[in-house]
Amino acid sequence: MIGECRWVFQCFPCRHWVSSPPLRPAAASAPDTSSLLHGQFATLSPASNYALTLTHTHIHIQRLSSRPGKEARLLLPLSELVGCSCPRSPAPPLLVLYWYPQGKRRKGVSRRRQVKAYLAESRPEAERWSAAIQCLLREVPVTANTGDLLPRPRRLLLLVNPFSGRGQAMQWCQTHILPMIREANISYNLIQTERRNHARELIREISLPEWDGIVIVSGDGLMHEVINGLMERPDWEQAIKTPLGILPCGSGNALAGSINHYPLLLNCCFLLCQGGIRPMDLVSVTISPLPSKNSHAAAPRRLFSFLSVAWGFVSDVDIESERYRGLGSARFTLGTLVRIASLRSYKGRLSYMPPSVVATSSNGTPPPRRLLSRSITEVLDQNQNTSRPRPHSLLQHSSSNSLPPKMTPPSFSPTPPSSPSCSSPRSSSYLTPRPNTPNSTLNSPSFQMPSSSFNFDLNEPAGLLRNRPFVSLPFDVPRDDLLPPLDQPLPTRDWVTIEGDFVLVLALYQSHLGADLHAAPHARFDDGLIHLTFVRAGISRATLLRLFFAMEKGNHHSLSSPYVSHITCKAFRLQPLSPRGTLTVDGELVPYGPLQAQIHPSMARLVVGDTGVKITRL
Ligand SMILES: Nc1ncnc2c1ncn2[C@@H]1O[C@H](COP(=O)(O)OP(=O)(O)OP(=O)(O)O)[C@@H](O)[C@H]1O
Repeated sequence: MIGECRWVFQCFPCRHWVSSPPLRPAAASAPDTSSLLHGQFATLSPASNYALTLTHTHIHIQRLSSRPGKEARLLLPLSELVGCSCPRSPAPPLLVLYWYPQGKRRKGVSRRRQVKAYLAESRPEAERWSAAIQCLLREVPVTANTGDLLPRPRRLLLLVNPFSGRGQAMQWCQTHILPMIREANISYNLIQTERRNHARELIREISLPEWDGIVIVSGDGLMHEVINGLMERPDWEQAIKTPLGILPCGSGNALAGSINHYPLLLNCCFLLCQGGIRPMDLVSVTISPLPSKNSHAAAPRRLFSFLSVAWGFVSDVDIESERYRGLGSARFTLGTLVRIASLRSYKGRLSYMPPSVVATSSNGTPPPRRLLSRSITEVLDQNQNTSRPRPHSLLQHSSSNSLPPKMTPPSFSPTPPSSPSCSSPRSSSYLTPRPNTPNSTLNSPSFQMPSSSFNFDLNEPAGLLRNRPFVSLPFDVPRDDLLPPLDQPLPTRDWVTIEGDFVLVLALYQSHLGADLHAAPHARFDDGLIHLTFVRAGISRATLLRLFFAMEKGNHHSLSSPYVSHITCKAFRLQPLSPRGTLTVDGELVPYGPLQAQIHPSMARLVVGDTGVKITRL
C-alpha cells in the first residue's frame, strides 16, 4: 500500500542508493490506492528518477530526489489517459503514456495532449506496465499473465465526408483524429465518401462482424445515411446494433452536441476512444412518395431517423442556409435572421399520441380506453375573425392526465392571444378547438394526398435531392404498431389533433438540434419519447428570436407564450395543408406531403464515451 511506505531505490543510471520521502496519494481526489504495480523508472531529459505506482484508477508518479523538497508528485487519472505504448526494439524500453487532461474553456470540454515517457529497467517490465494499463482502460481484469491476455485491438470503420461543414474533415483526421486513435491502440480503416449515398450503399454491403464500430467523421447527414444503410440490410436487426460513433466535422453537429454538450473535436475523439456505449432510440418515418407521372405506382416510403423531423421555420432555415455553407455553423444564425425578417406560416394538421397511452399497450394488446383520454380536433374557424379562447381545460385535462410527471403539458394560453401581431405571417388566424365529433377530421374517411400538395422541387437551392435513389424499406419491419397506414384515418381515441397555421413544427429525439441549440433539454438517447415543439402563427418576431436565444442555454421551456407548445409523444402525424413548404428528416429534405412517425426505443447503439451511464464498451 502506498501512504505509509518509502522507496529505497538505486538511482539509475548512476547506481547510488537513495531513500524517497513518504509516498502519499495526492489529496485532490480520493483515488483507489490498492496498488497493482510498483516500479522505478527514469527520464533522460531532464535526467530524473521516478517511482510509479499503478492502481485501478490512477498512476501515481513521484520524482525521487536525494535532496529534500525536490521531489514532486503527479496523480494521473486513468480516465484522462487515452492509451499507452511500449515501442519495439531497438527503441529503449520506454513506457509511453498519452494523457489528455481537461482544459478550461467557456463552452464545452477542451483537452490538450501531453505525452509522458518513462524508461523502465527492462523491456519485460515496460511491457508488463503497458499491458496492465491497457487492460484497465478496457475494463479487463489485470492478472499475473496480463501480457498474454491483452484484448485484441478494437477495429473501427471511419467514414469521412471530405465536404462536410467547411470541408476540413480530412485535415482534422490527419491532425487530431488519427493520431489519437492510434494512441488508443485502435485499428481502423478510413473511407472517404465520394458522393451522396455512397456511405449508405457501402453499409448495405459490408461484412459487419469485422468491425467493432462505425464512426462518422462528418455531420448528421452522413449518420442518417449509415443508419438507413444498416436498416436496409437483410440482417438489419443485428446490423443496427453495431455501435455508431460521430466526430463532429459538419455544420450542425446535433448528435455530437447531444453526446457532448458543445462538441469540441478533441474531446469527442477522446470519448470515442473510451468507447462507452448507450442504447439510442430511432424513429421510423413514413413519408409521402416522390411525385410520379404514374400516380398509381407511388407508395409512401419509410426511413429511419435518429434526430428530427422539421417543418416550417426550422427546415426552411436548414435548407435555405445551405448557400452560406462556407460560414460553418454561423450559417444557421444568418439563416435564422433572414427567415425571421420574412416570417412565414403554413397551414396544417398535427396529430400526436401522448406517451401514457402506449405504456399500457406495449404488449401488443390494444390500450384500454381511459376515462379522460379523448381525441381533440382543433379546427381553424376561418369564418370568424375573432380569436376565441380554446377551452384549454379540455386539452390540458386530457394531456395532463395522460402524461408522465416529467412531461410538460402543452403551454396553451389561458386567455386568447391579443390582437394579431404586426409581424404575423401571411394569415394570422387563431385556433378554435372543437372536440372530436363523428364528422370531424379524424373521423373523416382517409385524407387524400392531392398531387398539388407535393412540392418536391429538384431544383431546391440545396439541390439535396439530386441523384438520390430512395430505397424502399420493407414496410413491415419493424412494425409501426401505433400507426395506421399513412392514407388511413387515425384512430378516434387517444390521439390529439391540432389544425391551424403553424410557424414551425419540430419533432426532436436528441437533446440538441445543433451544437449550440439545446432544443429538447429533457431528451435522453433512450427515453422512448419524441419531443415535439410547435409554434403557431401569430407569434411576434421578437418572441421567436427570444425562443431561439433561450434555446442556446436550453431554458426556452420557461419562456411563456400562448403560441409555443412543448409536448412529448410516441407517435405523430403531420399533414401539411399549404401547397408549398419544406420538410426535413435529420436535416435532409424529403418530399413535401403528409408524413407520420413512431418511436422505436433503444433500437440502435451509440458510442458516448464515459458520459452518462454506459451499458457496455467497444
Ligand atoms: N463526397 C461527397 N460529396 C457530396 N456529398 C456528400 C459526399 N459525402 C457525403 N455527402 C452527403 O453530404 C450531405 C451532408 O453531409 P453532412 O451532413 O455529413 O455534413 P453537413 O451538412 O456539413 O453537417 P450537418 O448535417 O451537421 O449540418 C450528406 O447528406 C451526405 O449524403
